[in-house]
Amino acid sequence: MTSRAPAKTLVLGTRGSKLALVQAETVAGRLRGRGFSVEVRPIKTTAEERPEESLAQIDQRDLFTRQLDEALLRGEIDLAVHSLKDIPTEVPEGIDLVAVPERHEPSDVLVSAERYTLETLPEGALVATSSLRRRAQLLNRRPDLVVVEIRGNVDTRVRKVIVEGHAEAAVLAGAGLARIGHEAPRTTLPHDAVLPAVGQGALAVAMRGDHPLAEKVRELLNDPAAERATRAERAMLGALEGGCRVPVGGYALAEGRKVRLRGRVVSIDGALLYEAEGSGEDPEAVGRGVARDLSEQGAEVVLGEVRRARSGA
Ligand SMILES: NCc1[nH]cc(CCC(=O)O)c1CC(=O)O
Repeated sequence: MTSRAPAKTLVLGTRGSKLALVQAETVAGRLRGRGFSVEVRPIKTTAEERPEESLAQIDQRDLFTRQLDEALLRGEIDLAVHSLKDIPTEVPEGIDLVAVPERHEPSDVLVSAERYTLETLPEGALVATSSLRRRAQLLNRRPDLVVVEIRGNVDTRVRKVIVEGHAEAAVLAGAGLARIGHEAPRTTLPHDAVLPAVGQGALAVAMRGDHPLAEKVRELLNDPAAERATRAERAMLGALEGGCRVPVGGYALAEGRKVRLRGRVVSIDGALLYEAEGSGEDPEAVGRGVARDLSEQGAEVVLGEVRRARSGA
């Protein structure tokens, strides 16, 4: 049976950055291809309202999602499209992540006019990133580097480094650059050196669980392999009580019935690095198992320090 095109226009909420809009339009395009009428509506989140502050210091876990969650719960938008790595491991009551569409390769990249790699960066070079996870892993490999803060959307960060010489290089997600078609000179940071953030490279579609089209949207947009892999990563992060702002990396791949996960916790100065791997059929169990292994190795000490630093102690 072929379904009629629904009469109602779906309102799709998104952040307003170029990257967010490209991602939102990709999802909107797929829904339109299935007969839906979709209006893309940009909504400001805390991250845009406080552009100068260090993200690691803003004491709000849902700084990329709160206003979109509120719009969903009030029924002002039907769905929200996010970068999965920006979504806290606990989503608000009443909201479901109904789909994780196909994932982009999640590696971080080093952006520099000279196409430096982690090996060829000059002694003592300035590298720009606001991510504790990136800072910690860079310093683990190259303790001589000087890591400096950088804020702004993808274009701004690239310009600060390539045009303004704010630093020798910046670290960004390759997926973000690829999605906006940015040609910035870059080299890929191998996972052995810099393990990506949990959920990096993946999108997620959030809806109210009671929305009449929740199941339909899931059916149209979900990629089961991407969903299973990112479930394992997020279960690990949740068990470590991390957010996107702790020095935790994780990457999982779903192959056949199994999910294989590699997780890492690094102290902010880069001196201590804990790594664990796990595999199994239940993504959440794999994630919790890797988290337990990391904790037993001593990673809890590092995470405790990060939490105390954030609370101002
Ligand atoms: N926090 C910002 C953010 N959220 C998602 C991405 C990149 C795209 C992705 O990981 O899917 C970025 C920018 C970056 O880390 O360079």
